[in-house]
Amino acid sequence: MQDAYLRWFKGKVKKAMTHYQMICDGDRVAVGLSGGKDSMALLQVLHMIRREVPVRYDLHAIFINPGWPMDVDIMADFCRQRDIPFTNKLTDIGEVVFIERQEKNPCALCANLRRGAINNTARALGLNKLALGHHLDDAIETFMMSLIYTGQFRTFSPVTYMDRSNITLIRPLIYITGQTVETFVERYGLPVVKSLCPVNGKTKREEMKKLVEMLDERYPDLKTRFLTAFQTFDPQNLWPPMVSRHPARGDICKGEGVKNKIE
Ligand SMILES: Nc1ncnc2c1ncn2[C@@H]1O[C@H](COP(=O)(O)OP(=O)(O)OP(=O)(O)O)[C@@H](O)[C@H]1O
Repeated sequence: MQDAYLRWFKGKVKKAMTHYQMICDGDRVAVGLSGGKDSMALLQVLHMIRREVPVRYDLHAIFINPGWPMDVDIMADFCRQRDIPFTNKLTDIGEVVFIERQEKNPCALCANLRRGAINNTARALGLNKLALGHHLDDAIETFMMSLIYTGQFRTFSPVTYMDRSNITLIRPLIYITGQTVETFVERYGLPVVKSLCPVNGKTKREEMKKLVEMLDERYPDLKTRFLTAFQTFDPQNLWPPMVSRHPARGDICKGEGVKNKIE
């Protein structure tokens, strides 16, 4: 018999998949596998619910190997035990980012190169969807980083079609918090591969993670509120676009140029 926690966890994933129509019948889904807990949990849950949803889909795990030492066998075994094809794509991303370019802020470049490599690999394998292990905390942290560092209200979407590669990116863990993913991983004894990335844990995102956790402790349910805000955002509740940046004489204060509905 399945325990209630597992049913609840799978229910959240199924809900996100249904709400944003992430997977359709016959899809061939690449799963970006980093060896970390989020993507290991993602692969496990997508594998588990295959038999429970009304659509048939294939899974294929892809690891973009940055070239620094990592225990790839753990990922390969994990996939083999579940009969899921696994591609270990060896790249020189580590060398380009840390030796050739000696980037001061290497995460953006690394993520960019990885994105290109995973899209190309998925396309070459004939896969049409790409699932990533981003969860609700990641969406909130991205939102806060955009706001604090660039003054924009933005975060990533649960589903994004990428026309250059003709692949649709999906994020089935988007309704789940990082803590919930961690519990799932511990409870079901999923293996996690240690990342030997030289900047692991020292990024701006880590700083943002701490800020969100602090706010969440102070204001319980904050993460649920963020989720509701992402789902129901209405631009009418913000300022309207500026009519003109360089007003000519007589344009100011007619009181009619800009109308913001108040109801
Ligand atoms: N080297 C990689 N190869 C394939 N996919 C990757 C790789 N690194 C990251 N991804 C994918 O991108 C997602 C987000 O990556 P990020 O670097 O933010 O990792 P994370 O949030 O720590 O997740 P994880 O716990 O899975 O490492 C991962 O969950 C995974 O699906």
